[in-house]
Amino acid sequence: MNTLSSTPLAPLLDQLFADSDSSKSALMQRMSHLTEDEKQKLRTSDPFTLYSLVKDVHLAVSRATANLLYILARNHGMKSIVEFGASFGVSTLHLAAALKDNGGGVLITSEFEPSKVARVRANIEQANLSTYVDIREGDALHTLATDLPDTVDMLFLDGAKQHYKPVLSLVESRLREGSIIVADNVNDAPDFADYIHKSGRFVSARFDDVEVSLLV
Ligand SMILES: C[S@@+](CC[C@H](N)C(=O)[O-])C[C@H]1O[C@@H](n2cnc3c(N)ncnc32)[C@H](O)[C@@H]1O
Repeated sequence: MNTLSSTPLAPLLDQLFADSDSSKSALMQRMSHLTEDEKQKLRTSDPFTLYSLVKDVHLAVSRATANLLYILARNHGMKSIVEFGASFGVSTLHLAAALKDNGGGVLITSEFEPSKVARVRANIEQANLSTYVDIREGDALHTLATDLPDTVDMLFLDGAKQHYKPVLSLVESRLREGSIIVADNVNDAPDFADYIHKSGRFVSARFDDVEVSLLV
């Protein structure tokens, strides 16, 4: 039996996906009361302000994207994964479960909102996956700038979209032939997409707004 479909992780994920849906509906409701000016101010605010305003919202990946992360990490026997943007831990839990089912490894994840760090830590403990996860609290542009493993098998990007390319720059020298990058909401990260497409180093495929790239 794999970790993803077993207790304690499976019921925890059901709960987190349900909570994620309700927090998204509540956010939509809140947004519908904003004036156009307020919406524009929000859109152009810096990531720290923006994400602290939505700190109670999961902003989790979809179940399909979460399963894709597990599939990719399992299928390629990944041992070393870096994640940008943990939130309450839906993607983190899928990646950590894949590492456990691969027989071990480390997931370095990052989150700058302290209340979310506490939540993701509790969720990882509840799922008995703490052995596989190194949570780095603070701005990923700093926390992922040091102490990375020599080789990173997989990079998952899901934090502030304008930071995708700078985060890739921190990790890129550690990627090997066969390493995979998954970027969620890539339509909002055009500079990252542009770099990936033009560098000549990657073969990429986009599924809706998720881009999967293989270093070749
Ligand atoms: C879309 S959510 C991540 C959802 C998560 N991957 C999941 O599936 O549940 C983005 C998260 O990234 C965090 N974040 C954004 N920019 C960051 C940065 N520069 N450093 C650390 N965390 C960041 C936000 O606080 C937010 O919780």
